This record gives sequence, structure tokens and C-alpha cells, in this order.
Amino acid sequence: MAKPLVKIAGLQKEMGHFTLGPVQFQIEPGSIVAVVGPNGAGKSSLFKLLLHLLHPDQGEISLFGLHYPEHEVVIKQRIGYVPQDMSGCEGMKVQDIVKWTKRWYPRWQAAEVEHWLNTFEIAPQMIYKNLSKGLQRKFAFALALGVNGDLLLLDEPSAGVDMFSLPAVYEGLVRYMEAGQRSILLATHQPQEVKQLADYIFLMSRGKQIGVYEKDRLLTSYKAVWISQGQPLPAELPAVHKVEQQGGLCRLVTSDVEATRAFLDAQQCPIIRIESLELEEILALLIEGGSHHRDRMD
Ligand SMILES: Nc1ncnc2c1ncn2[C@@H]1O[C@H](COP(=O)(O)OP(=O)(O)OP(=O)(O)O)[C@@H](O)[C@H]1O
Repeated sequence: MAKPLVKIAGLQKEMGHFTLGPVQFQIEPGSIVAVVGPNGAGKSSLFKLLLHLLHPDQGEISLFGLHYPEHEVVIKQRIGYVPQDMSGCEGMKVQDIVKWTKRWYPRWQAAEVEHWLNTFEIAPQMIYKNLSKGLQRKFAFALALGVNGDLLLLDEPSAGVDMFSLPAVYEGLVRYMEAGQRSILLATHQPQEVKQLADYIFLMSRGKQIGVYEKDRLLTSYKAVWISQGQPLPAELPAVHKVEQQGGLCRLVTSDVEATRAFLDAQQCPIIRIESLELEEILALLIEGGSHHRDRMD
């Protein structure tokens, strides 16, 4: 089995009234992990811990088998990062930020950055603070790909990016992964992004890790099962997390469609239809239910 690119064990950080963790997970090479959770869940803080911009109170972080602080430079040389904001370079020209950034990264790919600046129509002589919010995001994305590293940490990379440019951004990420043995950790509020890109979902809420889930497994095991409303139902329905009455029918939301189907068959309760669920509904259920649901990978 390949060594994990990222390994986090027992990670905790207190920040005023907010406590992050404990967090425990690992990322194998070749996977895209979406970090998902409500506002204030701790996604950006987790990224800052991974970049040693925040320091943990407890626990361990290893990246590429290396540790902070002793390997800080070599670790960071292998990470492309899109932060929520690039403070500190407001008055600088795009071309000067590129020149300044590339000095830190031995595997820098100038052609890649040029490609993205052209694609996004970002002129090298523009002043950073005069770029629109969306263009600032696109510029950060171009720089992160220029690093040509083994890990991309993308903190809401598409926030403010227009819908016409998103296919190019996603294509860029897919191309990045084609080199193999690389991974992406992507904090996002966009369900479409999770659906299209993620292999795994790291779900968190209020600083707590809810779980790590294989996206496709969530989508195949969580279903809505419709039965007739007149049917008497037992108090405990296996794997069913929500029961709703709608227009003479009963909608059962299950995390294990096969178990629910077998149970209803045994009760001689006919199933009218089975429907897929939107990922948003599944993730909301997992957040409401805390950590007791099945299908966790952590
Ligand atoms: N330096 C800090 N000192 C104290 N509290 C902080 C600090 N940075 C962040 N926090 C708090 O930590 C919590 C998590 O914030 P964080 O930005 O990590 O969440 P997030 O999941 O990225 O949110 P969003 O989806 O809104 O971007 C928030 O309650 C925030 O106020």
C-alpha cells in the first residue's frame, strides 16, 4: 500500500472560544478529498495547521512522511496553496508576485502559470488589489499550479469565480492529478464541485470531525424508499434516519438501502419506488446525526 501523503493523528487546536479537533485522517496519493462543513466548521484553520501557519496544541501532522518544524521548507516546497485571501501583496504587480513566488519552489513551472494567466486573461502588469475578487482567486490558482507540487490545498478555490471559467478550473485539477501520486485537499461549499471532483469527503462541523466518507459509497447506500402511508411502521426501522409523510406516501431515508429493502420485504411492506438522494441531503443528515452513521472510513 502506498504511503499516505498526509497523516493527521489526534490533532487539536484551541483558538479562543473555538476548539478544532480531535482530527484524525490520512490522504493516500491519487485522491481528491473535499473538506466540507458549515461556515465556521474549522476548514480554513485545518489548512493553516497543515501549512504550519497555526501550530497544534496536541497531535501529529506528517506530510510526505516529514514533520514540522524540522522539515518546514521541504514540506512547503511540495504544496500548492490557494488561501482564502492573499494578504501582503495588495500593491504588487502580478508579474512581480510571480517572480517573488517562484524563488521558493524548485519545481516551479513557468509555462503552467503563463498558461493560466492567459486563460484567465490576467495581464502581468496589473496590480493585485485592482484585480476583481474572482480574478484574485484565479491568480492564486495559477500560482498554486505553478508550484508543481505533490499536494494542492485549495481553500474555496472557486469562490467568486464565474461559472464560465469553472470548467477550465476543474479541467486543470484533473490534469494536475494525471501526473499520478499527487493529491488535492479542497475546502468547498459547492455541491457540484464535490460531486464532480471528490473521491472522499472529510466532513466537519463546529470544529469536530464528523467522519471521512467515500463519496460514491454514500451515493449508492443512501436512498429514499417510498412506501404507502397506510402501512403500519415499527418504531425501529433499520438504517432509516428520517421518515416523512408526503401526499399519501411515506418517504424513508436510509443509509443502507439493501438492509431497509430486506426489512420491508420481511414485513411484506411493498416498496413503491426507490430514489437517489442529493449529496447535500446526505451530508446534512450526517451532520445532524453526528458520528453514529455507517460508511465512515476514518
Ligand atoms: N486566529 C483566530 N483566533 C480565534 N478564533 C479563530 C481564529 N481563526 C479562526 N477562528 C475561529 O475558528 C472558527 C473556525 O473558523 P474557520 O475560518 O477555520 O472556519 P471555516 O470552516 O473555514 O469557515 P467558512 O466556511 O466560513 O470559511 C471560527 O469560529 C473562527 O471565528
